[in-house]
Amino acid sequence: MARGELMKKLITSYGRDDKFRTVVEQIIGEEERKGNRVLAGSLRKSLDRLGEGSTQTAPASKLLPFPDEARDFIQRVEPQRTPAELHLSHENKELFAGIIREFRQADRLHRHGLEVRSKLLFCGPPGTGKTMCAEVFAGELGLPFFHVRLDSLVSSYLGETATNIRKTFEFARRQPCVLFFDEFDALARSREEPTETGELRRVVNSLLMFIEQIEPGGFLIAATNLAGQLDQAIWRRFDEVVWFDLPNARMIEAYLRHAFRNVATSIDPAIYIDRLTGCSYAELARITQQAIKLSILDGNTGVTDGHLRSALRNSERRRARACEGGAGATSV
Ligand SMILES: Nc1ncnc2c1ncn2[C@@H]1O[C@H](COP(=O)(O)OP(=O)(O)OP(=O)(O)O)[C@@H](O)[C@H]1O
Repeated sequence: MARGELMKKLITSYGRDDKFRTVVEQIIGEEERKGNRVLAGSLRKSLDRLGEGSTQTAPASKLLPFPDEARDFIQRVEPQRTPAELHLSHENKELFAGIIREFRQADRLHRHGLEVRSKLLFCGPPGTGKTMCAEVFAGELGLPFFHVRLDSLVSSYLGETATNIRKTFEFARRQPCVLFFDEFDALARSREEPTETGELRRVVNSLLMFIEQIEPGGFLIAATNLAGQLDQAIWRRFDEVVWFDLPNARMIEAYLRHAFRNVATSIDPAIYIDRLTGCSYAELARITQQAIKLSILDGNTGVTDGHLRSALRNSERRRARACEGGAGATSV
């Protein structure tokens, strides 16, 4: 959005805490997008400090506290990763660029009676970057990131769950943020459970109703490894579905080059592609970090084929034993 437009919005939001905060978040997002990370960081700090130690009635409140009852299942996470660290397919890069564009020009769309896509479902095997992507996405937009552990939310507070869900959604409506629901399939499972007729089913249905009705100030993102377990009633509540896949040959090679970009190495990534096919990004991360560690322990020799092969053997051993034990190959 043009700077002048933002300034106008900032001024007209005077005295309206939520609006003011949203506009400042947009300004921070603009600065981050332009690569002005230091300025963006300092603006964020100022925003977080607003009202601290002041006796005046500050026009903006600090980040809204989430409900006390929710602390056991919602955690605020400070995004640490950058887009450069996240490996995404070309298709997903385009998809996210489009969603970010809509968010940044939301007013323009609203003026035409159109909504931005703000409820996203991430599907894909473990370790393919669903959580990391949600975090990076929040960081890019300058929105606080909240991780909701859905299994805890749904199962541990029966009796109070409905209230907790309502409070969580009320929070997401007032506080522009990325609210990330992990293991969303837990919800589908509870819904399908044939023996479950009582409260749990009601709780799950009320959660779905909230998802349907909410117009979040930021984004609601749900992630699942088991897309097949979600029924149509769940799919249709999301504005967009994003698929995360295991890396293909090209992505494996690109990952290795990126992972070893800051270390001396003579490794040719291309020759490891076959052995690494079927690995998730999480496994690639573990293998490459292990290889780097071995090179340091050997006296900073640089990463050699020997280091990488040793890390690979260890990963294959772990995967084989986990498969025997019944764990999914990519979840180890
Ligand atoms: N696309 C990716 N690009 C770069 N690194 C990745 C990617 N996906 C995963 N990783 C690495 O693996 C780690 C775990 O990934 P993440 O938790 O995002 O996976 P996930 O898909 O959410 O898994 P789960 O379904 O088990 O929750 C990340 O912290 C990162 O180090």
